[in-house]
Amino acid sequence: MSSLEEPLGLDKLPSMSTIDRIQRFSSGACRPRVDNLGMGNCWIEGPSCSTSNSCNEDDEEYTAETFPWKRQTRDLSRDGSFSQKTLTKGRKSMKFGMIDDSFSDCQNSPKCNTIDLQDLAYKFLNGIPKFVKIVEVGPRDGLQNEKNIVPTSVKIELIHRLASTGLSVIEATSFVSPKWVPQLADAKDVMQAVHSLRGIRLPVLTPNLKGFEAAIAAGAREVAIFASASESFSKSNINCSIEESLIRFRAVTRAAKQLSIPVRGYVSCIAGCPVEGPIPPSKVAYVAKELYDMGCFEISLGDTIGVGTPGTIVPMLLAVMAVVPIDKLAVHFHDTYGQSLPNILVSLQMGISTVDSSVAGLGGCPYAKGASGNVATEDVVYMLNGLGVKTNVDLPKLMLAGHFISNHLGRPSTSKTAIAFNNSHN
Ligand SMILES: CC(C)(COP(=O)([O-])OP(=O)([O-])OC[C@H]1O[C@@H](n2cnc3c(N)ncnc32)[C@H](O)[C@@H]1OP(=O)([O-])[O-])[C@@H](O)C(=O)NCCC(=O)NCCSC(=O)C[C@@](C)(O)CC(=O)[O-]
Repeated sequence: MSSLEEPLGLDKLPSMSTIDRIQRFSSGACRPRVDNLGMGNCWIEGPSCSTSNSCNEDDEEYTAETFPWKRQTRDLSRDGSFSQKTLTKGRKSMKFGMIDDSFSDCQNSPKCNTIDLQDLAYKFLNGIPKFVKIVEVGPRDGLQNEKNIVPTSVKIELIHRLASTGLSVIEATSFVSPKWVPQLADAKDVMQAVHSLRGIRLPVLTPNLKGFEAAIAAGAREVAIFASASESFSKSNINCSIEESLIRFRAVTRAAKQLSIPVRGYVSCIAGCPVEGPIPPSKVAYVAKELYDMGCFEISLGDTIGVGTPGTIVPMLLAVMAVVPIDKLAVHFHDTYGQSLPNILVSLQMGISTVDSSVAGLGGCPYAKGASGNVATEDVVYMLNGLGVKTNVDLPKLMLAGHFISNHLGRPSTSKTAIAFNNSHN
């Protein structure tokens, strides 16, 4: 694909050799194997299926009526408080939605046919990776949009708390213009305070060489560049066109290569833009490939305003997977319409194994009016625990970190898991 204007038709998708894993979506011919891995986790495996669930090629025509979300405003709900005492009290009895409960109940019932259940479970869960890397973006994406600037010491404490949960990647801050994002003007101080944390990667956002150099001087050992699939959003977010941004980012990736600094790439507005409305998958694929070709080790696909559903995420992923290897892709969902978890699930089913999320569901982009926070890390971990997918993240510790920052911000967490746990232990 060479041009932004050249749409990648769904009719071209079945020939994509890089998306073999999509074929695991379903097959009656596959033999399931259900392994109980202990601790209530269950993993379902089997050979690749011989048939694939292809996309509906009769794509619905997108109209303004189909997308009522254009230019809508934020509506945050409020909820009760959360205490360390209740978390500690309830910790022993937490089961975190493990898949084994329903299996064992059913297996003990004469009415249940275990083989059918295994077939069904295989059909729906095959293809999901055994391990998912979570990229925690709370300290950066989460705090960049806060009305009241969060003190540097709180940001540092949050990063330390998150690091203690077992998370392996925490996006720490952004080296962007303080005029554009005053909330993160203390990037240098934050980075200097956390860069020596052991066993954890702490990428930071760098929009240009100036930001890259400042990040490296402050001790950053990994950076992220952020392009957009929407021309309008590119202009409002980083004040340049998509093509101009790619030129800047090539300069950053060249400089990073010389210092052996890994660079992550973001593509924003992968499902929709607050100004332009729906964004064609071909544009997302184009920008993702450009970032990949310039040396990004991973491309995170951001639904900046949280309007995607599995119905739009699947074709978008298919288009991107045609040009970037699937193991180099991550998904980054904002939860504006409550679609993040289904979108993550479908992404996992397609073979994605890196998921961005934000503790307590913090977040939003200052240049994407109406966008709500990222999907809450607690909710992602809860779902993955339930699926028997390993993350190495300690959910109770994570909820304490979420409680810490929510307490500081003076509002309840938007994590459903944290809310449910709080309600059931008060
Ligand atoms: C890209 C620029 C800098 C262009 O901004 P500009 O105004 O076009 O840049 P400029 O080169 O004309 O410079 C203007 C001033 O900014 C300074 N400057 C220039 N660069 C830097 C820098 N790196 N660090 C610190 N200062 C900088 C520069 O030195 C100058 O200072 P002055 O001479 O006026 O005093 C600006 O638009 C910017 O900082 N934008 C960042 C916006 C942002 O951070 N948005 C949120 C993150 S993206 C996001 O949230 C989406 C994502 C990643 O989460 C995924 C998703 O959800 O989809």
